Amino acid sequence: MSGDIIDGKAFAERLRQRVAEAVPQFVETEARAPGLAVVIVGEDPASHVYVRSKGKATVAAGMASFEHRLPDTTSQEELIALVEQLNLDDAVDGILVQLPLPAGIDDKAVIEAIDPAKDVDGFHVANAGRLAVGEEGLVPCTPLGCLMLLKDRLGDLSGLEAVVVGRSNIVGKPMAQLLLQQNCTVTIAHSRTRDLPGVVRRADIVVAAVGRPEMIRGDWLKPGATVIDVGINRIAGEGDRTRLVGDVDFESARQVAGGITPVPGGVGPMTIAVLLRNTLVAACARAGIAPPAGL
Ligand SMILES: NC(=O)C1=CN([C@@H]2O[C@H](COP(=O)(O)OP(=O)(O)OC[C@H]3O[C@@H](n4cnc5c(N)ncnc54)[C@H](OP(=O)(O)O)[C@@H]3O)[C@@H](O)[C@H]2O)C=CC1
Ligand SMILES: Nc1nc(=O)c2c([nH]1)NC[C@@H]1CN(c3ccc(C(=O)N[C@@H](CCC(=O)O)C(=O)O)cc3)C=[N+]21
Ligand SMILES: [Mg+2]
Repeated sequence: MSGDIIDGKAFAERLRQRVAEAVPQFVETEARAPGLAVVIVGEDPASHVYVRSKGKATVAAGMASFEHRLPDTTSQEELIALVEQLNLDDAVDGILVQLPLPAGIDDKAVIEAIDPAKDVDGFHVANAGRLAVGEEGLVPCTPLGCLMLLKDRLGDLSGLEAVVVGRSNIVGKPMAQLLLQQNCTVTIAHSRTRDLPGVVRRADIVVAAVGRPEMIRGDWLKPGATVIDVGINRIAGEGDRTRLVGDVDFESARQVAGGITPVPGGVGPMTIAVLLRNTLVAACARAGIAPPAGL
């Protein structure tokens, strides 16, 4: 048996298309485009690549993109001052501060400075709390993108055994909350979990968000399981090239899985598409209008 590849890239393109189709209605009633501000501190080339592709996708969807590039000598106070200025800027509906931040800046202090209504990453404690208690709020892009792929593939998730490997505040925990909301039986595994292969083997749904290249192997999986690979790891490839791999050993896992997301082309593109979706949803909420249906 060889499982199907879940084409996150294609799904993300369709979601971006739906967002782009809904933007003109907002522009017509509000006489302005939804706006996303992305803040990047420091010179990390990979982070700059992501920020550029977010900016391009924002403009392609008909929204305004505001990019703020700050040197790695920026202090926490200066960064928070910029966030506060963006909070007050009516042209800005979404604020994303690219992580990780340079050493010496406290991620949490910066995230908590963002107006929760503009927190399109869904990282603010107010949005995390709303997700945990089942109130409406902005939901982190990567887990929401994973959920969209799972519902598209499996339909109703009620009663399924889901194992989330990883418990970060930005991926693992919100992923578990979303799956619980869908009536899955959710297990969260982490670095102290005993017998991780045995835990993963119970799962109908495996979400891998570990940051360890190709750690989860085919012989850990229940046959037919749906595998969502969040991992983005750059490892040595042929010669002096590098290549991108997930947290799942794709070749062995696809032999056993019912469906599996590839890396690249799986969850990564969904993250950016959901960011655009969240920006439009935030813009509608700030304008006091209903969000477009079907997003
Ligand atoms: N596709 C996308 O859009 C995105 C991809 N990513 C990628 O997803 C991955 C996870 O990201 P993130 O959540 O930020 O990572 P973190 O490093 O914040 O969290 C990793 C989690 O994995 C757990 N873990 C580490 N080693 C093991 C192990 N050997 N066995 C079991 N659990 C382990 C850690 O456990 P403990 O808590 O005990 O330390 C921790 O909970 C990374 O590869 C990252 O690049 C991230 C964001 C977006
Ligand atoms: N505040 C904040 N929010 C984030 O959402 C955030 C962040 N900081 N810091 C970094 C991580 C990582 N992340 C990715 C987004 C898209 C791809 C993506 O599109 N990947 C492509 C491949 C890209 C390539 O080739 O490098 C793919 O998987 O197909 C990957 C990773 C968002 N993050
Ligand atoms: Mg992290």
